[in-house]
Order: sequence, then C-alpha cells, then structure tokens
Amino acid sequence: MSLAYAETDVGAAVSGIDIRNVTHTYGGRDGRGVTALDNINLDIKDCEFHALLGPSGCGKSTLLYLIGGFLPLQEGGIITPKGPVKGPGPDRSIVFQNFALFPWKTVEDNVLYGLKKAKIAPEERARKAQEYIDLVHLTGFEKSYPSQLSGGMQQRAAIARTLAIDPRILLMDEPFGALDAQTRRVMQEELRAIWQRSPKTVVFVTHDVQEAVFLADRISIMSARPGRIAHVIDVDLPKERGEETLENPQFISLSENIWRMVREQAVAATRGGH
Ligand SMILES: Nc1ncnc2c1ncn2[C@@H]1O[C@H](COP(=O)(O)OP(=O)(O)OP(=O)(O)O)[C@@H](O)[C@H]1O
Repeated sequence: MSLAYAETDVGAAVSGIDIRNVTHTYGGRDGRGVTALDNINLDIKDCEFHALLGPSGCGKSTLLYLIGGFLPLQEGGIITPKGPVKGPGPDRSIVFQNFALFPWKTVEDNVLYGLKKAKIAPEERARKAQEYIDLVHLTGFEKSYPSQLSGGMQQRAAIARTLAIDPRILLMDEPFGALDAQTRRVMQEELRAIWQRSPKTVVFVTHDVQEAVFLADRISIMSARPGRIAHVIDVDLPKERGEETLENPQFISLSENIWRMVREQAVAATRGGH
C-alpha cells in the first residue's frame, strides 16, 4: 500500500480536497478483482461546487465514498483541510440517493438529531431545524413521520437534515435522482442558492449533464471503468443561476459539448468490452 501523504503532511495548506494517485480495487488486488478507480488525481478547490459525471459504473460513487472516508483508501491519498482522510469525520457529510431517515422520528426530530450529533447548541437547534425544513418546502410537515410522506418529501427531509449541519465538505451521490422533474428543478435552484449563501466545498455525483452544468463551477468527466479523470471542464456561467440559466446559449452549448464527451467515454467502454 502506498500512501501519497505522510503524517507530516497534515500541516500542508490544503483548502479544498486534494486527491492524489487514488486507485481502488474491489474484491482483491490479485488480478481477479474489479478495478473501479485507476490513478485518480484531482484538486477540488475550496468552496467549489464540483460535479462528477461519467458512464455508469465508472467509479463516481467509489470516489465519493473514499473522500467521505466510508471506504478505506488502498492506494494514494486524499487530503482535506482537516488532514489526510482516514475515516468518516464531522467535516464531511454525505447525502445518498436513498436516504435513511429514522422511521420512528418525525421530520423535525430527524433534522434535530443531525444538529445534536453535530453538537449545535440546544438553543440554536430548533431555529435551524425550522429554517431548513422551510427551505426544502416541508413547512407544515414537521410532526409527520417518514411513512406519512411521499418518497420525494422523505428525500427533502433528509437533505434538510444534512444541510442544516452546514458541513465544510458536502458529498452528494445523485441526491435528486428519484425526485420528479419539477421538484428536482426546485431542489437544484435551492441547493445552488444555499451554497452561495453558505459556501462550502461540494462534490456532486450525477448522471444528468444538465444538472451538472446548472449546479457546478467545474465538472470532472470520468472514463469508463476503471475510472480515470478524462476531462475537467470549467463552467463559465454567471454565479447566480435560475430559470434564465436554462435559456443561456452558453449553458446550452456547454451541456451539448459535455454530453458528447460523456457519450464518447460510454462508447469507448462498449468498444472496450466493459
Ligand atoms: N462492493 C463492491 N464490490 C464489488 N464491486 C463493486 C462494489 N461496489 C462497486 N463495485 C464495482 O465498481 C465499479 C464502480 O462502481 P461505482 O458504484 O463507484 O460506479 P458509479 O460510477 O457510481 O456507477 P453508477 O453511475 O452506475 O451509479 C462498478 O463496476 C461496480 O460494479
């Protein structure tokens, strides 16, 4: 096992997320395993909204879990402002596509639980919980249990729980994947607005090119498995994004170009027999 960062590098001034020579193989590295990531190098800047796009199975989630510390690093290193990643930490929160809310707790108690875990002062918790419940348009459902909500509402509750904690690094794995198109659009706008009000480093995994272009400042396009970083694209659009962004000719042409690049990677995978 080679670690790119020694303990002494902890003091190195990293303000974003520095990913160096990360390779990850599932099921053994004796040639029989699945190499999901192959020598990933990526600098995600401080307070950047970074999207990861790529063909299915290219290792986007794997990379996210490694950043989160939910999977142990095998080769290479990932360094954050808190030092090398060695496991999960309160500085990094993750939102999955299928959220797990506590079924026995109300929406409000689910959000409060996250705030308590994040050691937010008790007098601050109720105010914050309400703020984020309102933000995801669940006002009036504070006392509802998850089983009384639609899937989309449950997801919004889980998003509120994570956003309320205001982590320095927010990792999102297709968080809007199961939402209907309209709710998804609203959540994209809200997320971008929240990020602008309260800047944080966001790594956002999605299949949806338009979603990536709408939300992100930079987009990494990964190759098919074993995942490598094929392109890193700057999204040169105004910081403020809304309905009008969708009509912006730059948004349209960038989305088309990126869609082509992702498709190329998917086609290459088919030719390569993946
Ligand atoms: N626990 C595991 N055991 C074995 N192989 C795995 C495991 N998890 C993922 N893989 C394999 O690693 C590769 C990368 O998976 P990963 O879920 O990171 O890709 P992804 O880009 O997020 O995929 P998708 O876009 O379809 O969600 C895939 O080929 C997958 O089959």
